[in-house]
Amino acid sequence: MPMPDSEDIQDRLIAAAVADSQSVDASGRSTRALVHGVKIRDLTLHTDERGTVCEMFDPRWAWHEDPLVFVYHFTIRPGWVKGWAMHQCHEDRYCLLQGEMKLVMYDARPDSPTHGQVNEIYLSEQRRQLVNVPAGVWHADENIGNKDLMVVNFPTIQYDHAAPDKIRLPLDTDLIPYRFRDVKGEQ
Ligand SMILES: Cc1cn([C@H]2C[C@H](O)[C@@H](COP(=O)(O)OP(=O)(O)O[C@H]3O[C@@H](C)C(=O)[C@@H](O)[C@H]3O)O2)c(=O)[nH]c1=O
Repeated sequence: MPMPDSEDIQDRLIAAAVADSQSVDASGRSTRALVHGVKIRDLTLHTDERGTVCEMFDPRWAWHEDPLVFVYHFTIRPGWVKGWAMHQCHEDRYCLLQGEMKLVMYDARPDSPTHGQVNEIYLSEQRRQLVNVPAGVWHADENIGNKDLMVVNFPTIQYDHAAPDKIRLPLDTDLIPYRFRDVKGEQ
């Protein structure tokens, strides 16, 4: 017969514990609420004995209404964060090719149904996806892996070298309710 206090300990542990809530549906799609306008699309990696093929963007997918007009890639070194950044006139459209990234978005758009919301979106070479960052949404990209991460970005406008559509805030700004820990970034 177990001692009454051993049952009491288990009861107290269960009472103090937090139950898991749903995070994905049966198809593996995230059920978390996304910042308004963010769309994530899984990509297919075709593999055979010679190597791989992965389609990255096809207007026929109807994933994003804007055409392909400009492409570049950027990297982030391990332990670094790029951001906070915000584009007032265009969207970013990311496809991560290498590494692991935490993409943090903060929606301060006054008329957004998700005004005030923060999203942490994890992108990995283990599950290639497209994700867009709507115009007006603050974002910062953290390399959470142990090698350079590489992202191909298909912004919805061409880069204006004379007047880039980009404004920045220091990573430790108090104006955004999010803190990165133990990282290097733009101060
Ligand atoms: C984005 C971009 C930058 N550049 C030049 C400008 C500058 O001299 C150098 C580095 O630019 P940046 O400091 O803007 O690069 P970076 O901070 O890596 O920019 C990227 O950051 C991540 C977080 C994003 O969200 C992207 O939209 C993009 O802004 O590259 C181009 O020539 N063409 C481009 O399309």
